[in-house]
Amino acid sequence: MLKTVILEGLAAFGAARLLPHYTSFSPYQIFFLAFALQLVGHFVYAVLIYPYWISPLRNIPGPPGGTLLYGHGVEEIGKSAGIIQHLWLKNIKNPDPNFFRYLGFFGQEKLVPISAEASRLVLTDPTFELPGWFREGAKTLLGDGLVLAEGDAHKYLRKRVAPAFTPAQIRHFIPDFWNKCTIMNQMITDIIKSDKDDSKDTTTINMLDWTNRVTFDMIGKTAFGAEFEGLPNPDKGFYDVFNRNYPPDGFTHPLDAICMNVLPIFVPHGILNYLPLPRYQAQLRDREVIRSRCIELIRNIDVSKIDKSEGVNQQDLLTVMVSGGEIEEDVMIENMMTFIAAGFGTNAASLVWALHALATHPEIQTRLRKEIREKLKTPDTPLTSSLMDSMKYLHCVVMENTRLYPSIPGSWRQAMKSTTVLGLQIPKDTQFVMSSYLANRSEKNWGPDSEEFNPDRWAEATMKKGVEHNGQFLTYSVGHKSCIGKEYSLRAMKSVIIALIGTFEFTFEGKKKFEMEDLVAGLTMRPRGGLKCEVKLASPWV
Ligand code: HEM
Repeated sequence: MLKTVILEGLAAFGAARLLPHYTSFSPYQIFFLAFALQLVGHFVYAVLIYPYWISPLRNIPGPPGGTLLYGHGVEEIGKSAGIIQHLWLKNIKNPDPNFFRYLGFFGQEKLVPISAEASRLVLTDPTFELPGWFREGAKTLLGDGLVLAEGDAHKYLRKRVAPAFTPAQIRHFIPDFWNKCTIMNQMITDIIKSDKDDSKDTTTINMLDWTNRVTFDMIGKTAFGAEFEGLPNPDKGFYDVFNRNYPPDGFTHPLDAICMNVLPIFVPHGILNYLPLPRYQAQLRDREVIRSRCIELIRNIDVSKIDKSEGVNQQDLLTVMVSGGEIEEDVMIENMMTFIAAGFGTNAASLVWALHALATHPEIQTRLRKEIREKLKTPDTPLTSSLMDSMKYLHCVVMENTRLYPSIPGSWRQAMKSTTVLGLQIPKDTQFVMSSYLANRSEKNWGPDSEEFNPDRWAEATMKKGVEHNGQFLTYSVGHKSCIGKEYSLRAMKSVIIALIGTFEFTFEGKKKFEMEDLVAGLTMRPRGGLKCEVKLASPWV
């Protein structure tokens, strides 16, 4: 574009100088005319010609509807990425087996992998990276850490961060997880006991509030060795910072909703952050609050007290990273921000879906409680990794929940150069929407009951090997950018479910299946307003 503009300028001045008898326009007028014509030409080509007549992707079927100028762009606004694509696929008459294509604003082509193989190939090929617009926008609160890193920077970071996420290290955190669960259980028990409403034998509790607070405190303890105090002090301090940036109802003020859901589509964050928009300015201030807290925690570590002997698991992720050396302080700060943001909202959302599934499938809840109580003899028994691993049905419930309700239902990729996937020519810059929601609910991947909550499909005897890596199950993604916190996440969620289902009985009187409009727009799939469950103490443990 810049080259063409320079050429236009030179041509305009040349024409006015060399051919003065043929034009009465000044060089500036010729230049602006040429520039305007170029813009119109570019627009007509990009929006009306290329996607329909020239693109190698033009024959791939896509969802019906959309408009000439905006494609399906307007329908996407304010919706969780990944979910709407799953709904669209149902309306495509003769879909290609591997991809469907749709257009976004002004002719932008987007591909959605359908088959497990297509998903796996895109996710495991470093040609496809997170798009720049996403990396720029997400780093404010997510931290400019491992999640957003690509290429060599990613390889370098992943290698240095990996020791903090070994299975042995994560098993070491179970007492900390359990401790937070015990505090949560006591607080919920107190609420139930102090409920004076005699008209029903249950207490209505918004469980998203509790799953958020408990997972927040877990990440504080296990990532930093710190007390984040989400459970005892949710209204002040650190928890509040996250609560106002990931509000349970989404951004309800129209200006905030426009700022978060619409403007980023057209205006880069690098510019938005400098505009006097209260939502963006608040986000920047909160970023500083989170950063300062991370700096304080990092500088508080007494390196001389770290036991660096081989095989010794540290008390928290930060100490593991510090003891490994070689990571500059700023990189460490951004990564610790990443661990907080990536590591608690995802787990909290997933847990709330698990409670919904269990509350609406009482027979599964009862079977799970039976297993928990058989293995953990009393609620005061310390939870260990071997006890947790002995709960086979719990594992099935957790896996089935993360399959049906992946808390990150979609993510993005962009082709950094022209390439081919499964014989399809992919032009440079093509955008991909990777939908774990779609893959995880695909009938082809999971059979005719793919949309049902059926934990038994994960039973060791029947589960096909490899589903967690071959593109059929994408909750934690696959390949070099897959979730490094998967083991952490599964163990943390299991601890909370053991605590809650072991002690309480949950029912839910709202919808059995949530519609698109019941979900909060954003990266993490959450029910709007949280999940108000009916809770009571289950029959005595022993
Ligand atoms: C239910 C819980 C979780 C889900 C569904 C989840 C999902 C994901 C997904 C889908 C990705 C890949 C994103 C992409 O490439 O576009 C990812 C990456 C990542 N997750 Fe998780 N995650 C969860 C919990 C956690 C936890 C607990 C932590 C840390 C304590 C964590 C840390 C990370 C990090 C650091 C990455 C980037 C990995 C890399 O690029 O090398 N996640 N996660």
